[in-house]
Amino acid sequence: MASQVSIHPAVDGGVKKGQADFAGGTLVCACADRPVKVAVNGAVAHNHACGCTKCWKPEGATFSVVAVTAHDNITVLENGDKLEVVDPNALIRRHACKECGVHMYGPVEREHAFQGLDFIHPERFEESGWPEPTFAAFVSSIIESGTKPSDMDGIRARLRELGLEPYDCLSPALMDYVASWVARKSGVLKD
Ligand SMILES: N[C@@H](CCC(=O)N[C@@H](CS)C(=O)NCC(=O)O)C(=O)O
Ligand SMILES: [Zn+2]
Ligand SMILES: [Zn+2]
Repeated sequence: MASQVSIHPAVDGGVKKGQADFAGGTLVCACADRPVKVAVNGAVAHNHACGCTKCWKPEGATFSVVAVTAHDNITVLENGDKLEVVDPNALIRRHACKECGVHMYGPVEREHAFQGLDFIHPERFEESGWPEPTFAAFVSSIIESGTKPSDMDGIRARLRELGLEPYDCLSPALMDYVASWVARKSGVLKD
């Protein structure tokens, strides 16, 4: 049976389709006083639910909702002094608000298939219309933050019910993209 646990407040009532022409907006943290504001001037892609322990989730959610945009699209507009990098050694350099904890943007600066992209949480947009999540990644990782292994079948059933196909790493398309990048770099893949 499908589980009743909260996947994420943005999808628990059903996944709401975004607008194909969504071209960015302003991300705002959760502070009532001096909120951090970050402009995203461009398209947002690959939105998905992520079950890993590192991505920021709102209170009560089991998954984060996270997408990417080109790093060149990102501009800190207000209160950037409140930002700190959560883990400087991680691939994704997540910039979080020190006061409320919301992750505002996370650039990949290292040589990697995702270099030049920033991870963002579209639910923090002031605007509506951002592209809807289309799959769930790192699903087994929710066990690492306290979900009982015996609840996993129900949670995967709920994700499928919402149209968010569950994967325990990234989606096959993204895994192929990353592997192709590695194979090109080593010379195994020539095209
Ligand atoms: N099982 C681990 C998985 C962490 C993980 O690999 N997260 C993915 C999805 S966000 C990733 O790409 N991490 C890179 C990073 O955190 O910099 C956890 O839950 O902490
Ligand atoms: Zn804040
Ligand atoms: Zn994650």
